[in-house]
Amino acid sequence: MTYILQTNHVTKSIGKKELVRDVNIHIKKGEIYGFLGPNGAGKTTVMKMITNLWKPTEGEIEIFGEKLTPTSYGVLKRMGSIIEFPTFYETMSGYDNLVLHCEYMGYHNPGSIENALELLHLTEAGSKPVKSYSLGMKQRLGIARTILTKPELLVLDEPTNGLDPAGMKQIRDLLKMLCAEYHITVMISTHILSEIESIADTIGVIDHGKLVKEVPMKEVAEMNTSYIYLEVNDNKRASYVLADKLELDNFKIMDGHRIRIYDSRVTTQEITRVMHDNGVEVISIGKQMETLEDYFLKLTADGK
Ligand SMILES: Nc1ncnc2c1ncn2[C@@H]1O[C@H](COP(=O)(O)OP(=O)(O)OP(=O)(O)O)[C@@H](O)[C@H]1O
Repeated sequence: MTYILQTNHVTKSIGKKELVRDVNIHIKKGEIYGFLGPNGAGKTTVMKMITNLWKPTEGEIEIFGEKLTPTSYGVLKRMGSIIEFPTFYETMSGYDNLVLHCEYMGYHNPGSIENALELLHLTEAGSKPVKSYSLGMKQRLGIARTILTKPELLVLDEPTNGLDPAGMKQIRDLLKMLCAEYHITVMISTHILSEIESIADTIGVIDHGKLVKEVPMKEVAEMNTSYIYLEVNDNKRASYVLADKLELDNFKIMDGHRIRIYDSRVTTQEITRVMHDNGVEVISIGKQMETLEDYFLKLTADGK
């Protein structure tokens, strides 16, 4: 399998501090890769190395089949990125900022600025100075700037920061459209699962500087299993009842007095009855789906 972007055993240290360690990312052409991790996990660090802002301390990065070096200008021209917050000339209009970017990139394509502004719903605002923009508008202008030169790969570091739910949805729809119509590959980082759940083809989970898992979304969706949650007054006795009286082995004791039972053969009524018969008080019981959120939390908890 060849990848459009691949990091091979990438480590970054600053002074004595190791920011990320042995990161191996694999991104296929045309996919949306969700780069997921809690604050401080190392997402920006990895993306800074991918966009050549930082050099890895160890390991190497391959993009479009080429090894990234400090002079990989050809590779960088084929990419668009937003790392942390996009910055602009605040007194200039949004439109003029984009003109400047095109000049800087040596890119001339009539209508492309108007087109990008329209896609990000900034046509009217385009003539106004950037200093009058809200945070969300600046984020959208940042995305307009990255797609302006028709890049093959977009690297977006938390691009929905500061956007309201409607703004987030606009960005999701736009990214989906870019992938479907222009076969652009997108790497997008976030610490909010629901932002990428519906659009990502693959997710890479990073925690404490380590890539904990790379997994196709399809697989995660299949892993979404249902379970029975059970809250009781006596955890120990309840697990004895589950194991010895109901002969179940696929259950997990959570924190407090809660238990999850992953077994479709047993009903909530039966559990309630047997618990009662054995002197365990059932406080609450019901059926639940294990969500992507649960899956993600489990991964980051195990990765520590
Ligand atoms: N220039 C730096 N010097 C030293 N440590 C740094 C530097 N930049 C980031 N770090 C540390 O490296 C770790 C990873 O930070 P990074 O910004 O990559 O995480 P992140 O996943 O992008 O988090 P966030 O979502 O909060 O931006 C953090 O502990 C951070 O404090």
